[in-house]
Amino acid sequence: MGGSLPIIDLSADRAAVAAGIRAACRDSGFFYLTGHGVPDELLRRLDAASREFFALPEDVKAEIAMARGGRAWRGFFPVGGELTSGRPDLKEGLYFGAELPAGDPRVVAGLPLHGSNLYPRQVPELAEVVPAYLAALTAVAQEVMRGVAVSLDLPEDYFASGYTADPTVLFRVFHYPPSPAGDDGWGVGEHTDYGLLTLLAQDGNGGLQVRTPGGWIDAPPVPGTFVCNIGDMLDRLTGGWYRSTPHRVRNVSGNERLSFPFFFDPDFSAEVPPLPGPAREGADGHPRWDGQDLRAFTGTYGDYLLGKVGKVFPQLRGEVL
Ligand SMILES: O=C(O)CCC(=O)C(=O)O
Ligand SMILES: [Fe+2]
Repeated sequence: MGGSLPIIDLSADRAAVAAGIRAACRDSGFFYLTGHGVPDELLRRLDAASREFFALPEDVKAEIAMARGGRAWRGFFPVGGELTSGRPDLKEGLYFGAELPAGDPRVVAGLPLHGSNLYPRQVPELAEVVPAYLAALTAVAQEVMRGVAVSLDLPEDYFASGYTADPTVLFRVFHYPPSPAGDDGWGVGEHTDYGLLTLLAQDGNGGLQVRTPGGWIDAPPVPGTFVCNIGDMLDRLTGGWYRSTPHRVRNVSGNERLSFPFFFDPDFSAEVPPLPGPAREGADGHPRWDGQDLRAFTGTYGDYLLGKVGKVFPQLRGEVL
């Protein structure tokens, strides 16, 4: 496995950022992001608090089990509790999202994935650091989307005014236990992400792999950067000119691994028809990795997302969908 992914400096001028994004998205759909301004200290606190949580006994972690989060789909899931492509992943995790008060009309209406977060009382630091992290990463993602807009010859606030005025923000903390000797290290099976952008922080162990046109390559941790990749909605919006790229996790480090994927997605109620403009004319229309034809999808981003998460958590499906 070889190859390497480009590094884009978000603090460079917009035209340079856009050119970097265009090249990366036309190539593998993955890049490293530097110059993002998120303090190391915030990540360090998030990492430490997360490790503290996962080291707790199972029954204590289960006090905030996802089933207790109801329709908001927040909280803890145990090892084997999440499937990719029908196979249980060797990971446990915490799910967070935008914090909505009980009186929010969407919560009152029982809209799935909307509500409040579940935090462990044993690690109060998480309730401090997660909201700060969500706010910081939302700002970074909006900035990356300005670069994406310019890369597609659109006005820089094209997405902010239409698609991400009230973005769907999902944040997960994953803990991958060491895989048994001789095992293939299956952490997360091959998949694409659902929304617009993913910003991933990972610890020093590596394990993320990306399926590029030339084959699988590693996306090892690069200190001070996030791994950024585009999701199905940018693929859909650009008619496949930008492709959401399959990736997976193989934790063969022999260590426990922590990762922090932050998903920045369109407004739940936004429709995502193909974009105007010249960008789409170069779309080659070659089939997607899983045979799904995103161009055939109609509906809101919420419809798309709920269809996906119901497959990942079959045991919760009946409860929230
Ligand atoms: O844990 C990782 O490094 C990546 C996880 C991932 O691809 C995902 O959650 O969509
Ligand atoms: Fe992913």
